[in-house]
Formats: sequence, structure tokens, C-alpha cells
Amino acid sequence: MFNQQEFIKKIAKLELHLHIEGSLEPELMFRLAQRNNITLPYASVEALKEAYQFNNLQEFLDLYYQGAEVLQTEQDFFDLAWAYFETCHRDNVLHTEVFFDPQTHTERGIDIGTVINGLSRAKQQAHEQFGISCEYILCFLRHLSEDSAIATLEAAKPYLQHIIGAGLDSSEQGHPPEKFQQVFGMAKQLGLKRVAHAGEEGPAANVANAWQLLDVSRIDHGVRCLEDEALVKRLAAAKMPLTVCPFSNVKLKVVEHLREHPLPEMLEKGLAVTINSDDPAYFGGYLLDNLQACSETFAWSPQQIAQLCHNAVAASYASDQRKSELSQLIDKCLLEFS
Ligand code: HPA
Ligand SMILES: [Zn+2]
Repeated sequence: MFNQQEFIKKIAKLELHLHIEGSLEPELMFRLAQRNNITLPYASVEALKEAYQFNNLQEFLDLYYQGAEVLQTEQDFFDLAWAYFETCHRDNVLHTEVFFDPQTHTERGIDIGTVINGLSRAKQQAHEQFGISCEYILCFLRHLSEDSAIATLEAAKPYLQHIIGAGLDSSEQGHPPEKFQQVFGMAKQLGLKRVAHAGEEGPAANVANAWQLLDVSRIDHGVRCLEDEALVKRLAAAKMPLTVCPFSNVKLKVVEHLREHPLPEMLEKGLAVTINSDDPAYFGGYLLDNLQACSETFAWSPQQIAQLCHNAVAASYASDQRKSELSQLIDKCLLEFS
């Protein structure tokens, strides 16, 4: 008998919008705090989880940056990424492109090499042990200055073999993409792919400007592009990928309920949508949970689920050979279940 939830678990999945610091589960946060002699301002894991109620992006970011303070050593960054790769393996996420925020750590005096070496070692082990492919995307914090972003890119130069692209995250309000034109130009010169959060809390103009001025090849979130019909047409015609994060949009009150999420409209308008988890430890679920909940809420067919997985293959920075492998696995699973 056909079981849709099992099908979603079994199908080969890719994740293109995941902040590794946002995969820090409360249990691991407490373990790392203890290991590093840090006192968290919460009495227990339960008390911490209860604090995870947000009215907007900024309220989340405040806790997210506070939580990241437990990350101090290379081993901490390894353990963080390894825990994420274990969930990928459990949920059959076979390829993932992971954001990390160096400035969240370098601002606390931690060397960028500590961060990147720990993450890279976990990636290598995930490849060897689970066959998972992973790429890392270095994100600039947009609430900091462009000079700070440029200094971060400079500091990352010895580690460029571990990084596929540059991204832009943190507080969108008041920090539009045009603030980072110069550093994105430098990232392009270095051969890095470019992505940016835009149209999450900010207006459709941020999507258009990230595309035009930062020359990005994916838009992270992008849901508010719907406010500009002409832009939607251009995004759809260009097949510009949008890495949509449904649970995140509900938790940060971009939308009230999942059933009110504009995903059906986005798909209807031909946008190159992918489904992602953003910060799963804070938003109540991983990629599989997002896909399963959306599939129930929007009554998606197996073909539609497979199409979303194919969209992620097309939008990914995996090699052509890896893309072809992943595509075949998606089709094989669809055939088995239909
Ligand atoms: O959803 C997000 N938006 C912006 N910045 C972020 N940093 C982590 N998650 C997010
Ligand atoms: Zn994000």
C-alpha cells in the first residue's frame, strides 16, 4: 500500500538552505556549554526550548547568536556538523549545501580556521561514512558593515578549497543587498558562487536587487517576491531558484499558519521552488519534517514531491555527475512507489 510519508522519507533529498549554527539542538548546546565551562542563562533543556517562541526574525537571531557562543573549539564545530549529517543520513538527505556564519565566531575571538577545519572534517567523514555530499557557503552577517564582510572574505582566503560560495544572512530590515555590492564582486572574482537571503522579511525590491546587484544564482527565501508580479514573471522565466523554508516562515511569523503559506501560489506561478529547513533546531523540524507537513497541508502528489526534489538538483552546486546520480535516485523512488 502506498504510504506518502514513507515515500517522502525514502526519496533522495537535497537541502540548499541550512544554517549549521541553526542545527544546534538544545541537548548538544548544553553538552558543549558544560565541556567549555559556559553557563547558559537557562536552567534546563526544557526551559531553553520554551524560549523558542519568536515574533519576528530579530527575536530568533538574538537567541541564535547567544546559542552559538557555546561553539569554541574545532571539535565543537565538528560535533555540530556531525550531528546534522547524522540526521541527513537518517532522513535520506544525500546532498546538502550548508551555510556558516564566520563573523558570529570571529567576533568572539575564535579563528576562522577553527570553524572551517571542524566543519570540513565532519563533511569528509559524512562523505566517507554515509556517502553524503556537502558544500559549504560562507555567509556575511548583513547587520555588520561591508568592511567587516570584506575582512571575513580575506581571512577565508587560505580555506577557499573548502568553500563553494558566499551568502548573505541575518537582519534583512535596514540592511538591503546593495550594502554588500563590493564584497559580492570580490567573491565573484575569487570564483565563488553567490546567494543571498532576500524577500524573507524585506520587500520584493530586495529580491530584485540581490539578483541584479549581487549577481546571485539563488535567492534564499524570496517569498515576498510575490508582491511584484513583473518580478515573479522574470524569476520564473529565468528559473531562478528560491530556497523556501516553510517551518521557518511560520515560526518567524512571515506567515500565520502553514496552510496560509504561499507555496501553492509560488508553484502555480512557475517559480523554481525548493523546500528547506533553515534552522531546524529552532524551528521544529528538519527537511523531511518540512516536506511531510507541506505534503499533508497542500495535498501534494508523489509527482509534485519528486518535482521539488528535482528542482533542488537543478538549483544545486553539485557536479554534473552527482546531479545525474541524484536525479536517477529520485526517479527510481517515484517508480517504486507508483
Ligand atoms: O532565516 C534566517 N534569515 C536571516 N538570517 C538567518 N540566520 C539564520 N537563519 C536566518
Ligand atoms: Zn536562512
